[in-house]
Amino acid sequence: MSVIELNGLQVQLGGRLVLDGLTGELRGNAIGLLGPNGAGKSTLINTLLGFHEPTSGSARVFGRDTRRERALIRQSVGYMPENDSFIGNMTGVRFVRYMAELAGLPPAEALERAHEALFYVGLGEVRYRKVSTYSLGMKQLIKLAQALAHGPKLLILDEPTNGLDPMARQRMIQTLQEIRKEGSIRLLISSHLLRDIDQTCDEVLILKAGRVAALCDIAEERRSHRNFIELETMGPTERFCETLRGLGCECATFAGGRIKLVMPDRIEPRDLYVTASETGLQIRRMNRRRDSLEDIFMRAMEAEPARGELVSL
Ligand SMILES: Nc1ncnc2c1ncn2[C@@H]1O[C@H](COP(=O)(O)OP(=O)(O)OP(=O)(O)O)[C@@H](O)[C@H]1O
Repeated sequence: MSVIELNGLQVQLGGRLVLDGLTGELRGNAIGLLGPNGAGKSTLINTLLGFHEPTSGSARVFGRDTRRERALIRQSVGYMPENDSFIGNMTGVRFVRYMAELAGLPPAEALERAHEALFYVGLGEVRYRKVSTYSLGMKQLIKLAQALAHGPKLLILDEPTNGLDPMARQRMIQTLQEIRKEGSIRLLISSHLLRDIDQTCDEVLILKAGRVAALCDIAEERRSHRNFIELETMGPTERFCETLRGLGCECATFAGGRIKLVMPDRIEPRDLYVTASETGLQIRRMNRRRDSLEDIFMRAMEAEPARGELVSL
């Protein structure tokens, strides 16, 4: 089932075209929204939530049009905004209950769900404290709790690890990983941090200057690049490559003793050293391919995305 569908989506703000013809279909359990500052990530989220009207084209969430079916979309979506917007005098539980009521739950159910959501994110013990006394990390967590309380089908998170120290960041990432694994809630996570997206998402939409720079299945990319290795060698490469091909590797040789390999899962780097020693080749350097999401991102940033089209990476 498609989570988000964009069809030539254009959004103009203050006389400026901020989203310029986005097209694509996102189906992942956890979708990353990446892009440099000003790329249009928050604008896209606000459009999905119905805060901005498309100037032309359309956006759909679970098949529902953001222009015409705004209320239905909001019922099924939990939103964790980037900026803090609390009523500081409320206790944690009162605030989350209030947000759940605004999302449509009756008061008694909202209260029950507020307790559950606060325990789930790890704020159970401080739920009767005023929100204004919470640390930055707790404030991020209560934003997550209020987004979860009404039982959404899609959780939209705008920069969820902003301002968190390494431990708090790791806890937030683990919670998002748990939500993904549990499987009943889809995630859309906006971030300018590749690492956050890499650790939590299986699909990514990369925006650049209001256009789609790339849309890809990270899990698939990871699988295909996992065992990509570059070697710098000295000595005869022919027998070495022949032996490796016999073991199921793809092997290409280049000038200066450079060899590129794609290895099947069962072959380990130490097997390369054994084969090299058996065939009289010296391996001087071995590089595993860089993080594939970083590769995808860098290529997307270098390419010039055409309006309404996807760049093939
Ligand atoms: N209300 C507005 N009126 C005019 N321009 C706007 C408005 N809101 C956003 N913009 C502009 O639209 C562009 C995209 O902004 P947006 O906040 O969507 O980017 P972003 O990718 O979320 O960036 P960041 O990572 O910095 O949060 C920016 O150049 C921004 O200045």
